[in-house]
Amino acid sequence: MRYIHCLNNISAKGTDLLTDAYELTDDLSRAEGILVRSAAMHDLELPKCLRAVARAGAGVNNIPLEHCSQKGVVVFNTPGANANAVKELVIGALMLGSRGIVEGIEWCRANADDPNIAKAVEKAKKQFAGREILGKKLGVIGLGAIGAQVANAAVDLGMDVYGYDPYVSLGAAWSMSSAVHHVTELDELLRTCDYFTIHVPAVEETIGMIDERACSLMKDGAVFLNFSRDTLVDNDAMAAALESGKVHAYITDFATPEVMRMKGAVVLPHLGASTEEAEENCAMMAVRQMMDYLERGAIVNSVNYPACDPGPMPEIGSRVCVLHENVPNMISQIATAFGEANVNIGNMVNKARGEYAYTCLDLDQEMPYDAVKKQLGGIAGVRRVRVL
Ligand SMILES: NC(=O)c1ccc[n+]([C@@H]2O[C@H](COP(=O)([O-])OP(=O)(O)OC[C@H]3O[C@@H](n4cnc5c(N)ncnc54)[C@H](O)[C@@H]3O)[C@@H](O)[C@H]2O)c1
Ligand SMILES: O=C(O)CC[C@@H](O)C(=O)O
Repeated sequence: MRYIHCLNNISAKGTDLLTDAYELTDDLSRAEGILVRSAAMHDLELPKCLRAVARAGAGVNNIPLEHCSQKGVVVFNTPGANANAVKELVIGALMLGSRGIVEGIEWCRANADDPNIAKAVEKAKKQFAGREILGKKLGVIGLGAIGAQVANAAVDLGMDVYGYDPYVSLGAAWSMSSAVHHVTELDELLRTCDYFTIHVPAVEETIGMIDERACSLMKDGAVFLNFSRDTLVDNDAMAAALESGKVHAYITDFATPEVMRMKGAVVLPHLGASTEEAEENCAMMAVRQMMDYLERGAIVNSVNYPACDPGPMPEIGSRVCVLHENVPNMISQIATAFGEANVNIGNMVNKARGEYAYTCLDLDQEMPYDAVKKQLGGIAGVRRVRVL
């Protein structure tokens, strides 16, 4: 039996895919797989038996990636599975940033008991009038699954769209409307646009990227949308920009005490990916990827180990999966361990990604378990050995 622990509510559409070979457990210490959404995992003690963490979502800043890599735990996410949900909310947020919708609703609620409200509205409404987005310039920072969809939708709404992403993937580039202007410098984008939306991961390079300097480059009255992560925006800088009017509206999906104190910030409770459809898509993708890894050793959409499809399981013999550092002499040491045990390797695939690599070997016989496994595990840089 393989035990799976859920750290968050995971849609039953996903967990229902688990076959009889799996059992959901409340006991983390037994888990071979963890399913997680936004739960913070940095302070969790991960069990020795853990093989995989599947994030039902895009952002993985809640997961101790380096620690998992060192322990030979493969971390997956579900790229694109919730992108449409976020895109739709971002389009809604563009409207919130353009028209006095929030303030107007608040005004109506505050005047709910006024018997003359219908007349009073006509006088009050000019303070909430706002402007149209048609023809305005939108800067999209990060053109991945979400950013590319937002850029296309904004083009369809008649906006003049500018995109910045120094690492844009070929797939995202192909998916984008040719009307999106490609900008190579963030500063240029910040100087050019009236509206901004940020869709980058929260990593060392991006944390705090919208700081005092970035805000100072924007046009007066800019609108800034943040549906990625709170840490991308420097709170003091944004608070000051809102105070001075440099930024007219800051709309964020991340409620923090700092942002709740900001004058004029519109704050949503991390709603971007919370539609039923997105939760189902993410859960199904996360569960399928985790099962494929646990059963067959296949890696798809991992954020810390290389993609690798070792093909169908061998009909006779074992599959041995070695997670290791991406350093010289690793493959020959692995092959030597089998050679010395007089075991023939029928098939082998090796993939590397950054500091880590993955080698899958199909043996022509059952794995001579203890001796060879011990030898493989003893090679400096080997992080985990699995026998399937
Ligand atoms: N609000 C929500 O509920 C919600 C839902 C899904 C995702 N998110 C957040 O949105 C982020 C983006 O999601 P996605 O699915 O589009 O991810 P993605 O990986 O498809 O796209 C991220 C893009 O950012 C780009 N990028 C990386 N560093 C950059 C930099 N310094 N400058 C500009 N671009 C840079 C990458 O090249 C990539 O194209 C996630 O990491 C997550 O934090 C939030
Ligand atoms: O799981 C969620 O509720 C939000 C997920 C979202 O922030 C993501 O990064 O995919």
